[in-house]
Amino acid sequence: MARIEIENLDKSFGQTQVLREVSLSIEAGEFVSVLGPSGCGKTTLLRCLAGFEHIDGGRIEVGGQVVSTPERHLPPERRGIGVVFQNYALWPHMTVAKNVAYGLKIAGVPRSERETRVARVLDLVELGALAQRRPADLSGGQRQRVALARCLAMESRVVLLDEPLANLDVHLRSALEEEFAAFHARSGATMFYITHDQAEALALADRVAVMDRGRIIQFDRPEALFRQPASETVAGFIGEGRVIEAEDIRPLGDGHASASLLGQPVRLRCAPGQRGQDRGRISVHPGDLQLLSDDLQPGIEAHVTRATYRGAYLRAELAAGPSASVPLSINVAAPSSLDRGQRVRIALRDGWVIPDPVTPTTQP
Ligand SMILES: Nc1ncnc2c1ncn2[C@@H]1O[C@H](COP(=O)(O)OP(=O)(O)OP(=O)(O)O)[C@@H](O)[C@H]1O
Repeated sequence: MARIEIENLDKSFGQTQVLREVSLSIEAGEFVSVLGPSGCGKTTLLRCLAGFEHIDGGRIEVGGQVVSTPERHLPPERRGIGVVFQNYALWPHMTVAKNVAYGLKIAGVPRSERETRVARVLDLVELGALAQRRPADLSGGQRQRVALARCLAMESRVVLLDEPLANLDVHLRSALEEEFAAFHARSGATMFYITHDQAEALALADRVAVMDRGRIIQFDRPEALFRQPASETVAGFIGEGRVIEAEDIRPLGDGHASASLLGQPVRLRCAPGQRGQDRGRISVHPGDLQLLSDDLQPGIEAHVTRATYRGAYLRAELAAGPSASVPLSINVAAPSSLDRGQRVRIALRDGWVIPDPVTPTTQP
């Protein structure tokens, strides 16, 4: 395992700047996901770290060794980094065992040790029985496990994964999520996992770096991204969050603030440095809202614009406020029914005041 330090990394292709002042400090043995929309620069960041791209500015250190600056570039094979690609990058003409052994052979590991290591790692990923098959005769999940076995065999101190589950069906995805977690526990490797699927990122990672247009906009624990998003972009991106406007936000000094939402008094969480605001943006998740059954309780008036059956609960989209201009989502425990057009009253049980840019954001 090895610590990764990325400092002020810049990368352009021609006139297009793809990475802008990217800085990340990743602990040795940490599992970090990089999450962001298509085209935001995730793969480019991974390729810079792996050594497949030269960088234009900043520096990258792995395990205390400088591996990239604009003047210095350590080639990929000397970085001690394993990479698992979306398309597995297996040699089609080689058997599973030979695919796993190939890197060891290039590294000059003697044949007998190679064979012992390959047999051990194939057993670990439960592919021992398929050692003599070729990749074409394996399922997508089995191919992914061959790619992981290769990293285990090389004893990579850092493993980079580029959307490794993107081509797989939903059952295999959850089985392989467990596989990655087990691999991480077994190997102790520092993991750098790129995805545009937030559920995957939040489930697997110790910390998640959220990227947008070439920048890291928040690097935090999954629950902090969910509960204390540092910006509207993160709030709207994570956990089906809605960003809505509240009025008369007054910090109470205990990590909470009083505010008014659509004319109703509400209590919100806020950052320690939050200032009072006449108007501000807040982050609300479906689980933060409650349907009121009692007409006597004060609540926010809304009507249902859409209701979707989700198994254990019903998801309803609501329109609230004057001229039904505030969209909200709520989860209602099944069995219950809500129909389109139905009028409801709701209460806000939790919400987060999104810090304005001058308010310090939370970091672990
Ligand atoms: N070799 C290249 N030459 C020119 N432009 C490139 C090159 N590689 C990537 N880009 C551009 O850089 C931007 C970031 O691409 P990148 O593949 O890093 O994004 P991404 O976040 O991984 O996207 P996706 O999730 O779709 O894979 C895109 O606009 C892409 O077109």
